[in-house]
Amino acid sequence: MTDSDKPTRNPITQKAEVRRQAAAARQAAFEAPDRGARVAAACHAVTEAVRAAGLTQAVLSGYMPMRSEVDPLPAMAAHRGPVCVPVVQGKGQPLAFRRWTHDAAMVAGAFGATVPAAGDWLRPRVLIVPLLAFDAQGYRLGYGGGFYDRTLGGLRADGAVLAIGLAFAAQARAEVPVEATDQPLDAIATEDGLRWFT
Ligand SMILES: Nc1nc2c(c(=O)[nH]1)N(C=O)[C@@H](CNc1ccc(C(=O)N[C@@H](CCC(=O)O)C(=O)O)cc1)CN2
Ligand SMILES: Nc1ncnc2c1ncn2[C@@H]1O[C@H](COP(=O)(O)OP(=O)(O)OP(=O)(O)O)[C@@H](O)[C@H]1O
Repeated sequence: MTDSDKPTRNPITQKAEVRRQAAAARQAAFEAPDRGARVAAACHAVTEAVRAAGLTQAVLSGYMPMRSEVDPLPAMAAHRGPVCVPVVQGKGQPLAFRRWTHDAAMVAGAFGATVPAAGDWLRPRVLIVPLLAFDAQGYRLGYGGGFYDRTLGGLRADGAVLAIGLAFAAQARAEVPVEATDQPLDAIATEDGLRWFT
């Protein structure tokens, strides 16, 4: 390895570059025609995963979309069990999850997210996970807070959870840089359908 290779072999340095490329690829997918149909198909794949896992009545976490994320609302609305969304408690902390309903009062939370103004704190059994990029092994890249890694690590240490990434197909990459703390997805839902990782 030459000295000039070293910085790019550091996964944290690589992630910053992949994040820039992935944000542009997702934005292009978001702006392309037929977004509505692609979002509907991706959300349908989430619902299919929940049904296949026998978790139709379980607590499901969605999210309030930001930037060019796939809007998970159709999957949240279709769910028969309780639905919650993530709330940032602080830097370096796992996410908390607050009950969400269609008519819940929402307020601006930390890191640009919209969160419920009130409501019960729930432990999700199924999580719809937002992302910038995902790879063939089920690893994902988010905005760099490490929030989902900490959260999934904590939840998995405590019991089973099903983590379903929701993305446009254009967000796929052969590989994303991986650190020891990265928590892989169990499945990915896109407009091309559902894919389980083994
Ligand atoms: N819709 C949605 N809600 C979510 C998440 C998410 O990814 N999507 N989160 C998932 O964690 C949490 C919010 N996490 C966030 C973490 C960082 C940034 C952010 O703006 N980061 C800067 C880079 C900061 C840096 O490099 O230090 C950026 O992207 O410009 C935004 C949200 C909770 N709610
Ligand atoms: N469980 C953990 N314990 C301690 N540090 C962690 C943990 N998970 C992640 N981190 C740290 O947080 C940093 C950011 O994580 P990473 O780049 O994976 O975020 P991300 O997956 O893009 O963001 P997010 O999960 O919020 O969408 C990592 O460099 C890592 O050092």
